[in-house]
Amino acid sequence: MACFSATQLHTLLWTSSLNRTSHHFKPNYTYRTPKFLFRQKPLIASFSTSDVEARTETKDSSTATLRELCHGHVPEHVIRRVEEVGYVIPTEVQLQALPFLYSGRDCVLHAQTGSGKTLAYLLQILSVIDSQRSAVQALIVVPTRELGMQVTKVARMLAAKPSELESGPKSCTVMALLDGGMLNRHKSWLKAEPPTIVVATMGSLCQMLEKHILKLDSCQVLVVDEVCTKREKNQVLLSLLQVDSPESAIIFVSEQSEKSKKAGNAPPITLLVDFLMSSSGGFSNVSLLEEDMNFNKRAASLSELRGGGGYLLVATDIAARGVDLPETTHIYNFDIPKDAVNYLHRAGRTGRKPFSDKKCFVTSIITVEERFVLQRFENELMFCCEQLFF
Ligand SMILES: Nc1ncnc2c1ncn2[C@@H]1O[C@H](COP(=O)(O)OP(=O)(O)OP(=O)(O)O)[C@@H](O)[C@H]1O
Repeated sequence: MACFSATQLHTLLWTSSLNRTSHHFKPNYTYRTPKFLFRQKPLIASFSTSDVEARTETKDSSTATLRELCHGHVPEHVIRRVEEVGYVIPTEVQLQALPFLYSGRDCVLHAQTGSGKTLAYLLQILSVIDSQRSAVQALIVVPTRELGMQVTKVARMLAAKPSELESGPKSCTVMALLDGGMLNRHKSWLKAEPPTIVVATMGSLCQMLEKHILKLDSCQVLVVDEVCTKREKNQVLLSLLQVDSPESAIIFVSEQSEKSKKAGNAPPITLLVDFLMSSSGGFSNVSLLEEDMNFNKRAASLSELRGGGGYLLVATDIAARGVDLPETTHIYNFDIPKDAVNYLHRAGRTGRKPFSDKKCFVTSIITVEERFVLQRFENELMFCCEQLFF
């Protein structure tokens, strides 16, 4: 999407949340306790000269209400609506972020899932848009249709007039431009009377932009909701390895897709190995096991691992079945497995010493969208993950 430079925009906002869940696989099911909260530095330095990370962990226990925070920024009827739907006291991220957001600075909101980031950025949008104007003034880009529907629902709820206010200013309109939707209807809507806020997935957004149906000349706020980049995952993995210091670990990465192969991209597994070896974590001896290695190379790699000492093996699902490396204490699902059976096979690469009392861990690094996938595995396999940090 090359239609913006940050200077054209009032505010550029990125939100992200990342979950890491972990569970004891064997020999017992006591869970490890959260160790630390991961916080990502802003990723948008090249976009903006005034990036701010909204910190979510603070000792300051301010008692400001949402009304006090929004006063002078958000129209009174919106504040009343916010209170009417039950938002009175700000959450921590709202308390921290709103003053920055109202100042018009670009911002990265990085906070735990469910901490109230959506309301924070919607309030900022409602503080700058002019609901009397029929033009797209705020664009929220979401990764999935489901998240888009949720955000649209909240935006429409806040945009509605408070019940005691029948007349008064026109409410702003919110369009959900989501993959799988009826784009023809949206085309007529956009042409006839553009909405004030558009919530869009990337595919639908690009279509509308390419056809010049969606115009963003009046757009003041761009929100990129749920940014979870590969780089962020890499950093989380690095932090985990540094904190856990596993004696011997296997990191599972998904296989490269045919599409990515055809596009000539480097395999994800190679990229991760390169990242680990070039990182400051001191992982100079990372082994690799994947389909594309011939049989002899694979056998050599495995016998080297069995040879003694600790190891850090980065592997695709080829290592999930039949590979017996009894020293493995930690499994990391860098990419979530395809299904519960694969999860089980991966997890089963650890806890393979019948009489050992060493604790073994299976840790999955997942995005918010993947939480329900993991939940499915939990239900199917009857185990319970603990969320460790975000
Ligand atoms: N100030 C508030 N007071 C009461 N409830 C709130 C407040 N802010 C948000 N909520 C509620 O908290 C829940 C989570 O909020 P929200 O979806 O905005 O979190 P989020 O940080 O955007 O989560 P995710 O990262 O999963 O998208 C919602 O049910 C929302 O209605």
